[in-house]
Order: sequence, then structure tokens, then C-alpha cells
Amino acid sequence: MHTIGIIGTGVMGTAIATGVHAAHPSTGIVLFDINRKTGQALAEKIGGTFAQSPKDLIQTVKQESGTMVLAVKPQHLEGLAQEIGKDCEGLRLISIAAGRSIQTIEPLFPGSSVIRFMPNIAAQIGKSIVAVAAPEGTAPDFLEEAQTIAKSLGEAVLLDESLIAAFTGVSGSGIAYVFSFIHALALGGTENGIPYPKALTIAVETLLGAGELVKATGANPAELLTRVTSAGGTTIKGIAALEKGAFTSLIMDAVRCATEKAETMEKGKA
Ligand SMILES: NC(=O)C1=CN([C@@H]2O[C@H](COP(=O)(O)OP(=O)(O)OC[C@H]3O[C@@H](n4cnc5c(N)ncnc54)[C@H](OP(=O)(O)O)[C@@H]3O)[C@@H](O)[C@H]2O)C=CC1
Ligand SMILES: O=C(O)[C@@H]1CCC=N1
Repeated sequence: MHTIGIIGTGVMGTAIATGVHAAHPSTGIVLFDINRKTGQALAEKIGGTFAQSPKDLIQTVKQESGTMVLAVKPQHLEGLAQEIGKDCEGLRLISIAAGRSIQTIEPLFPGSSVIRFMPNIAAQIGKSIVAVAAPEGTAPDFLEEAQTIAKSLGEAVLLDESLIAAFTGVSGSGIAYVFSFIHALALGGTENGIPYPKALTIAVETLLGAGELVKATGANPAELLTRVTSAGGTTIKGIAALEKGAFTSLIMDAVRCATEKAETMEKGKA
């Protein structure tokens, strides 16, 4: 794989750098972040290079025919583009910004080719599903390289860009709802006498077991639910309590709200 430059070494930039390094140790990684200390520390940790400036990073990436990942917050993309946009002609860019379409990003970095990723925070341990959206006409070798990068963070799924907002609702943001659920399950255990740390372990293992079972069997989760639920038994009491609180529609609402926010951002209204 060609050299990868990453601008922004916060939560996701760090996850991408460490994921790529773990999967492809010989790939050159060059980093830049306005917080030099943390960026430099990360570069040292993964045996990468910390660039003196974004322009230096671009020069290295161009020399190595590489790809540059934009891993700054969406609201910082315009400022970054003012600084380096004109230097990006011919560059292959991957943007992970929520709520910023390829149509918005490309003119900020004229002459570049842009692919969008939507990962989630499990990229930190190489367990993220990553949506990859590329416009028609993207060079096949760029798309291939982008998918290789995405796979080093977990799994890659090619998606039409129009569905990236929904993917954000289900996965990029959705993983946070799963954290809420794990915490809530553990609190439920604690309320019923299991100390929180032990209840948390139990909740996590239960969740992992559920996910693995769905994945391994390919069974519909609704079918698995009915297999757990004995007539007149314990589970149906819990399910009834969940639905009294409108659990299913609440989760659907959460996905819809995050999706709508991403769409609003894409329209430049947030
Ligand atoms: N966090 C998540 O779970 C996910 C995030 N994303 C997307 O990933 C992107 C990054 O998010 P996240 O990692 O959480 O954000 P972070 O704030 O953790 O990281 C961004 C980093 O970029 C730095 N930065 C800001 N401006 C510049 C600049 N001009 N040049 C270089 N570095 C700069 C920031 O510094 P400072 O902090 O000082 O501003 C910070 O260190 C966002 O676009 C977000 O939408 C996508 C999926 C999941
Ligand atoms: O909350 C956010 O905007 C970012 C994008 C997806 C996850 N975190």
C-alpha cells in the first residue's frame, strides 16, 4: 500500500493510523495535527513521521503517490482547505467527516479525487464496519486502496453516498446507543444486586454473544428473540416492559434523528 497521510490525530485519526499500522506495518504513515505533542507521540508509537506542516505532509504524500485522510471535525474542513486546498491538486483524499458530501469537499480541494468513509469508534481495535462511498468515475486503483484502508479498520461496505447519512445513524453514531444499552443493562443488574463492574462484564458478554449468534447463524434477530421467550416465562415480562417504554420505536427515532442531522449538515444548514 502507498504512503498514507492523516491530517487530524484525534479520536478517529489515531484509530485510522493505528489500524493501518497494525494491518500493514510496512506502509508509510505521515501525520499532522495542530496539537503537535499528541501527533508526534502517535507518530513515534507507530513508527510514522510527524510532518512540520500540512503542506509538508502533502508533499510527502504526493512524492509517494499516496492517499491523504482528512480526519478533522467537519467544521474545521473549510479552514483547513483555506490553508492547503490549492496544494491538493491530483491528490487522493479520503474524508471521514460526518455531514460533508463529496460534492462539498471536492471544490474545497480543487483537482483532488475524494472518497468518503464513515467508520465508528471501534476502528480503535480494528472492529469497525466502515462505509465507503466513491463517486462514479473514481479511479479503480484508488477505490481498491480505499477499501484496503477501510478493511484495516474492520470491515468495509461499499455504499451509495446518498446512504451515508443513514449509515451514520445506524453505525457511526449508532455505536453510542449500543454503549447506552450496555450501561443500562449493567445498571439493571446492579439494581437487582449484582455489583456494577460484574454486571458490566455480564452485559458486555451478553451483547457480544447476541451479535456473534446473529452473525454466525444468519438468523433474524426477531426469530432468535422468540426462541428465548418462553410462554408465560421471564423474558416476555422484560420484553413487555421494553415495549411499554416504546423501545423499538425509540431506537428507530434515535437512528432517524442522527440521520436527519447528518442530512441537514450535508445541506449546509448545520
Ligand atoms: N468520533 C467518532 O466516533 C467519529 C468521528 N467521525 C468524523 O471524524 C472526524 C474527526 O472526528 P474526531 O476524531 O472525533 O475529532 P477530534 O476532535 O478527536 O480530532 C480532530 C483533530 O484534528 C485537530 N485539528 C483541527 N483543525 C486542524 C487543522 N486545521 N489541521 C490539523 N489538525 C486539526 C483537532 O485539534 P483540536 O482538538 O485542537 O481542534 C483534533 O486533534 C470528524 O469529521 C467526524 O465527523 C466519523 C465517524 C465516527
Ligand atoms: O457525532 C458525530 O458527529 C460524529 C460522527 C459520527 C460519530 N461521531
